[in-house]
Amino acid sequence: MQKNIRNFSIIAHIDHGKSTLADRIIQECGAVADRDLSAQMMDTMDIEQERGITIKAQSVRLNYVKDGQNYILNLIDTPGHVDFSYEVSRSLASSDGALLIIDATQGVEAQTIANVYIAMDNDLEILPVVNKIDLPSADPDRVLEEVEEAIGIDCTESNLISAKTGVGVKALIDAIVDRIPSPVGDTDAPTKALIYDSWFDNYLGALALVRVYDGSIKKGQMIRMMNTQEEHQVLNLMYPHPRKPTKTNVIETGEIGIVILGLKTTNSIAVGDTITDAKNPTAEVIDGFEPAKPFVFAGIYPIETDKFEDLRDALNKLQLNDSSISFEPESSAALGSGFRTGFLGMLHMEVIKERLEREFDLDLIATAPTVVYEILKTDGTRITIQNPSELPAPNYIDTIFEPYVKATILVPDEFLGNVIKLLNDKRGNQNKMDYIGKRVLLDYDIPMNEIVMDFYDKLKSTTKGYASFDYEPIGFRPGVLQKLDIKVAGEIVDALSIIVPENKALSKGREFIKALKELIPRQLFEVAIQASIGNNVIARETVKSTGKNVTAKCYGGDITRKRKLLEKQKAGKKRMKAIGKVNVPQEAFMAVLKI
Ligand SMILES: Nc1nc2c(ncn2[C@@H]2O[C@H](COP(=O)(O)OP(=O)(O)OP(=O)(O)O)[C@@H](O)[C@H]2O)c(=O)[nH]1
Repeated sequence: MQKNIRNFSIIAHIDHGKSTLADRIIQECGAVADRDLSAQMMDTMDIEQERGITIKAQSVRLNYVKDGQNYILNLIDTPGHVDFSYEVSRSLASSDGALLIIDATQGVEAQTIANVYIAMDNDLEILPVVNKIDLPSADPDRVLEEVEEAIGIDCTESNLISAKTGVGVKALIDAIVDRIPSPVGDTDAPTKALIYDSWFDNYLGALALVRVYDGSIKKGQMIRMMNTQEEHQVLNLMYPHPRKPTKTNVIETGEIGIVILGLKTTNSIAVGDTITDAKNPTAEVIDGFEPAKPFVFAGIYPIETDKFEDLRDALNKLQLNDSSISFEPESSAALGSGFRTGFLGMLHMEVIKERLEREFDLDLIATAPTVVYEILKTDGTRITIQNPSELPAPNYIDTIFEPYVKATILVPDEFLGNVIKLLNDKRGNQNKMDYIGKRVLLDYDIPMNEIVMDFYDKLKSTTKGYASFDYEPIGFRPGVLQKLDIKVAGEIVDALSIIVPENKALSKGREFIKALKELIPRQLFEVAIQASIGNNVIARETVKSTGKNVTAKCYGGDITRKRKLLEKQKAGKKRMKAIGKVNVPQEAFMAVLKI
């Protein structure tokens, strides 16, 4: 029954305890036998378990009894890291309410604020929940004050819990039932459902996770995807559960469920599309959400050149699981054939590269990451480039536009000076500065290029880990920029070119080749590393030669030692790419992040 359904997401800053709370709620609802309980049940990917972070939003359908009535709770656990905020927006687009979790020892952080705004945009009922009250340093009153002050949410009705010990969790579930509205929707209207996630299952094929807004989806029904106009028959339906999804014959108005169409590719299943009945279609599509836009681009190349098609296949499969990546073939003079791949941020890039290598057994090189630039050419045309090596020659360029973000930073006031210095260094412009208790909330516009790479690490180290940070793109602005090329042994390595502010070109060039010098191993000959702007070499370093074969040291009979050394060399080579005669390791391509 529709009035007994509650659809809600859990949102929070990273590490404030979403996944732990999700586990607790699942346990409280008895959806997993106690002997099958394990920590972080909703984080099903190996990488999520190892890194202790949520990457993909996960849904689960639960049953709960309150005052003799049966309720269905559809819970969506969302990721906290800024790279994955797209997952948050689509989870919230299919919810009626959100639990806003705040760590009782930390208080409001940058992503707390960012995620609340997404929830407010979706008109959701927001329940403030203070977590980790079991910790001695917990200060729930101060935290609630901060929520009221920084976000303007009324906290008179809030829940204090410990997701770890379970204190307050039952009361919280009761509050979910009492305060989150049941879904509205017309059961008699034609089918209208939003696809809010999709992924690929080796046995079942492409799957769509949907929220039904009107009517229902039935097994055997012919449905139509309203964007692509494709029609398919529903083979099976399931309710989501991280371990054991259960089969059903129908997904009713207000419910969420998994639709199985027996498709071998997910091309037909576009996240954000509306599903309707093929014979009796609804008039309007659901105003879903924007498709994810990659911010960071890098070339991904197989180390063994004959693995290009394997890489294409792997990217296709991964895209079914993560619609936010984009890729197209590119070739590099230095690296051969690969794919220019778009990511939501650096963490996303790391995760995707790791998944490609692990799940598809590939050895890959990723080139220096870059943002997208827009170029107004002297002939009046505009182009967009995802690779610095595509930048036209200076005499064809009128203006280069670079993407900017609005950055939100929360920092204890004792570190304010350090943070402002860092932001100035990163070409930031201050919009606003507010005090929340003893902390300062900063609002800055900054070139995206300056912050997507290593800003977070620098921010953390300059504030002893106390600052938190979130950003959202705000469009393109003109910049005074130019391309910096790197030559290794006299050859330009296109995969190492970067775009830099003109007034920083010299210092960046020097730092870059210094970093490269440390990373490119000694070869049998001397290797010159040069930074150049156009035809002008602006800095130079030399990697001295080893002068001899490394194994030559192991003269005589020490065969095992010799073999070990050779094996070590071979393993080292796996992550190297031969550029001309020079072996360049993966780290060198990431050296740009260090400058
Ligand atoms: N003491 C205490 N620790 C908790 C509590 N809830 C969560 N934690 C711990 O806090 C850490 C982060 O918890 P997670 O549940 O992974 O946090 P998250 O918000 O899901 O993190 P992301 O998904 O990466 O954004 C873990 O080490 C948990 O064990 C609590 O109530 N008390």
